[in-house]
Amino acid sequence: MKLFNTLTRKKEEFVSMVPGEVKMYVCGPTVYNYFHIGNARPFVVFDTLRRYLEYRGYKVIYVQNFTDVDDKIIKKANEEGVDSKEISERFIKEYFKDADALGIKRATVHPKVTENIQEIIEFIQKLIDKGFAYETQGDVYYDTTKFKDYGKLSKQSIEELEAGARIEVNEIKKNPMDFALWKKQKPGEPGWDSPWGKGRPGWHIECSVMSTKYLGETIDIHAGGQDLIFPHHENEIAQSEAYSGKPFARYWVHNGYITINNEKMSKSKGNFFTVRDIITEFEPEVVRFFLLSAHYRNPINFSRDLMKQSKNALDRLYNAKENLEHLMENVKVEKMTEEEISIFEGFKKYKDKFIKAMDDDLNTADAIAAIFELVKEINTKISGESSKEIVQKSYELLKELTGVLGFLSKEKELLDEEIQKLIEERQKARKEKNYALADKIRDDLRAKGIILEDTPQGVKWRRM
Ligand SMILES: Nc1ncnc2c1ncn2[C@@H]1O[C@H](COP(=O)(O)OP(=O)(O)OP(=O)(O)O)[C@@H](O)[C@H]1O
Ligand SMILES: [Zn+2]
Repeated sequence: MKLFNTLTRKKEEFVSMVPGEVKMYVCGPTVYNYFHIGNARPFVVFDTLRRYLEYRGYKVIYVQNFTDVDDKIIKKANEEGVDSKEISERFIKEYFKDADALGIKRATVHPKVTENIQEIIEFIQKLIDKGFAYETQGDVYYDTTKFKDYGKLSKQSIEELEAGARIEVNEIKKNPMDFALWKKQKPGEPGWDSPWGKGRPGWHIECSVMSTKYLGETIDIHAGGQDLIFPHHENEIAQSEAYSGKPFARYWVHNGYITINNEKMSKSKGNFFTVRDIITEFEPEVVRFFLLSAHYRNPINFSRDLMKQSKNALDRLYNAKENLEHLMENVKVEKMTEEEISIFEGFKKYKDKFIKAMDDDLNTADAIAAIFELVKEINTKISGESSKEIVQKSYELLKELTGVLGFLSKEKELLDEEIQKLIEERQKARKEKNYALADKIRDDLRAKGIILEDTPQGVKWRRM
């Protein structure tokens, strides 16, 4: 597979450090609000990269952090007159509700800053000991002039960066580009004991520390939105490479923006739609489809029209799936004919196309196009006359490819009478001592979210 590496500005063949295993870190949300569909883009895109790597046989160790110490969290906590922990814990819960709805798989680890303070302090201390950081008046800064590669990710020299930097009055830093690793506690702020007095970590240090702790000093892929290239990821490189003397991440992958009227959607500008709001109008999977409908490095301008187009496209996929499900129950012939064997070989062409698109820097737009070509073929070549085998195989192929993108996850809801009919079949199977069939019916129902309970009054059922 090829991935565009921001570090080299080239599409490069992806080769993992350890064969068959990928260590991947994605910068996670600052938890003080519901996330908007701009924020959702990296979560969905990199979840899809993970799913694709898994599909290709890799074991993926996936870390996505929660920034649960931050100015914006503190501000919100003070506005509400509560502890910052109350705010961050609340919005971590809300994050999972929306992320689950969007089909974003849980990371292997979701570490939080507040649970890694000791590790952060030790990391900073080592940077001080090695001469890359200095303490002044209870703050600790990273000395960017000591790191010779500073600017290598954003492709700017430190002179250029310094020329563009704002010079603030009362600056206690040695150099304009130096950034805070540790911030002295101010009134009304949370603080932890440290060798430099009570304070809290700066933003950038958390990712260096948590990435090292959970994935090691060098990782395969580090990902996030393109606004993180500078300064966040530049600073992460400076911290981690000064700390370990080793390359930090081998592939840096960044997604483009979701825009509104061609301006970046962002909380500070107020031009945003939260996922929580959008999913009152569109199914969560439509949002996911919308986010994957363009190549991840291109901007997408958000509009209701595009959302409607995504809805219609996704409906077509669901129709194809439901049509195959219906045929599976109703066709008469069991085995594939010779002709069908060659028809199915033809279908596999679209799987190759899908893989080729995904191998080309995760081109989900072309991968989706390949799925639609497959659906068109299925619709013309599969009918009530087909064999059960080819219907089944086509269904599995469709589910396989859409599953990589996280589509078609919704099972059709069973109607009450269908459930009742299956329960009667199960009772009959039990009477005939066909326990295998009875258990299968119960398990199938369970997979569709229907729970059976055997009670003295007979079998009762409920939806999960
Ligand atoms: N409009 C956008 N399009 C794509 N990605 C975005 C957009 N806005 C933020 N991101 C990404 O969302 C992720 C979550 O970041 P975070 O919670 O810190 O949001 P943020 O940068 O504070 O958002 P905002 O810019 O709205 O204030 C980051 O990877 C960030 O790059
Ligand atoms: Zn980060």
